[in-house]
Amino acid sequence: ESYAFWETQPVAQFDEDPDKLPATDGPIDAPKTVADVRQEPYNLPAGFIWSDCDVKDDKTVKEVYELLTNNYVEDDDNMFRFKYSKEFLKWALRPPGFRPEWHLGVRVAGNSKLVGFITGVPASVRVRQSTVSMVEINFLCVHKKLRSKRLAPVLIKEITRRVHLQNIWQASYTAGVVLPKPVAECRYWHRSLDPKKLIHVGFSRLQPRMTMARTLKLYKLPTEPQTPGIRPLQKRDVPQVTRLLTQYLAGFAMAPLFTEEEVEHYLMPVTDVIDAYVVEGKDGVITDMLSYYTLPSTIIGDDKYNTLKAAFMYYTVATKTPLLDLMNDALILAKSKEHDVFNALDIFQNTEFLKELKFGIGDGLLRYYLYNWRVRPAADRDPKQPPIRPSELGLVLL
Ligand SMILES: COc1cccc(CC(=N)NC(=O)c2cccnc2OC2CCNCC2)c1
Repeated sequence: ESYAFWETQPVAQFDEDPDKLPATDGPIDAPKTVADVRQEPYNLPAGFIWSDCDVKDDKTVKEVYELLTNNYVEDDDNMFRFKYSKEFLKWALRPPGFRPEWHLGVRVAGNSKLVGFITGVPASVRVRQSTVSMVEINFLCVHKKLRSKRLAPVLIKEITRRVHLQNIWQASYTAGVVLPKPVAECRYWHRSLDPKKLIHVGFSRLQPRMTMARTLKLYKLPTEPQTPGIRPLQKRDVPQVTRLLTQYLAGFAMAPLFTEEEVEHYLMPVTDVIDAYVVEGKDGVITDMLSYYTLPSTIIGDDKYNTLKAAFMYYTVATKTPLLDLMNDALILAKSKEHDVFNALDIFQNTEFLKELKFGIGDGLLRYYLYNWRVRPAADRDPKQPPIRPSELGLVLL
C-alpha cells in the first residue's frame, strides 16, 4: 500500500535495508531543539479550526464522548465500536504531567461541531536499556463523514509539533492496522463472563456439540475471589505497589517507568473505569496485585442489547500467588461487577494462563509502534519479525 504520509515520518520503513541501519537503538531523526520547531499551528482545510478540549469541562468531555461513541474504532466486522465513558476519558487524559494543549480537537468553523480528535499524555518508557521520555498517542478519531479528507495526517503533525515544543521527540501508539513499522504485534484473547449475552450479540458462537446449558457451566465462576488477603488497592498501598510493579516490569524489553504519583493515578480504583486489587500477607507485605480497566463497546444493530461491558487486563504482578489463581480472581471480580467479557493480550506472561482460564483467541492483532525510535532486531530474532516479542512487552495502552 502507499503509506504516503508515513513515508515522510521518522518511523522505520518496510523497504529499509537492515545492513545499512545503525548498530544501536536510538532516534531516527537528526537531533533537533525546541528552537527548530515550527511556531505556528499547521493549516487545516478551509472551514475547520483547532480547538484544545478541556476534558474536565462537562460540556467538552460530552462532545469528545459523543464523537468517539459514534466515530471511533470498530472491530473488523463492524459489529462493535469502542464506547469510552466520560469518566474514563477524564482519567485516561489527566495523568500527572498532562497538558491541555495535547487534548487536540478539530471543529467546524461555522457551528463549532467537534469532528476530529487526537491526544497525547506524557510517559517515561524503558525500551531495552534506554529510558525514553515520550507521549502516548491515543484517541485519533475523524468523523465518519470527513474520512479521506486527509485530516488524520494534519492531526498527527499538529500534535507532534505541540509535543516537540515541550522538548519531547518520541511517542508510542497502538493500532489494529499495519503501519510502518510495528515494534511488536500481539494477539488479543477473550474470556466469556456472560456467554449467553455474548452468543446472542454475535461476539461468540455456541461451540459445535455444546448446548447453552453446557456452555454456561463451562464459564461459570464463583461469586467471590478465592485468594486469601485479596482486597481493593488503597492509597496507603501505593509505595509498595510501585516497588512491586517496578521490579516486575524491569524484566520486559519495553515497559513504563511509573512514579508513585503515576501508580496512584493509574491504579486507584474508579468505578466502571479502573479496578485494582492487592494481596496483603499477614505481615502487611503486598505480594501480588491485579488490575483491569472497563471499556464498553456499542453493539451495532442488536435488537436486545446496546452495550457490551468489557474488562481489559491492565497491570498485574504475581510474586506469591500463582499467576493463574490471581487471574482467575480477576475474572471473578470482573464478572461480579457485571462485565460480559474479559480481554487480554498475549503480552507479559499471559500465555501461561490464557488457555487454562478458557480465553478464546481473538480474530485480530494489536500492533505497537514507536515514533522516532529505532529498535534493532534482537540477535536471535528473524529480522522480518517485529523486534520485540509479545512476551517481552510490558506496556499497556488504554
Ligand atoms: C468488542 O468490541 C470491539 C470494539 C472495537 C474494536 C475491537 C477489536 C479491537 N481492536 N480490540 C483491541 O484493540 C483490543 C483487544 C484487546 C485488548 N486491548 C485492545 O485494545 C485496547 C488497547 C488499544 N486501544 C484500544 C483498547 C473490539
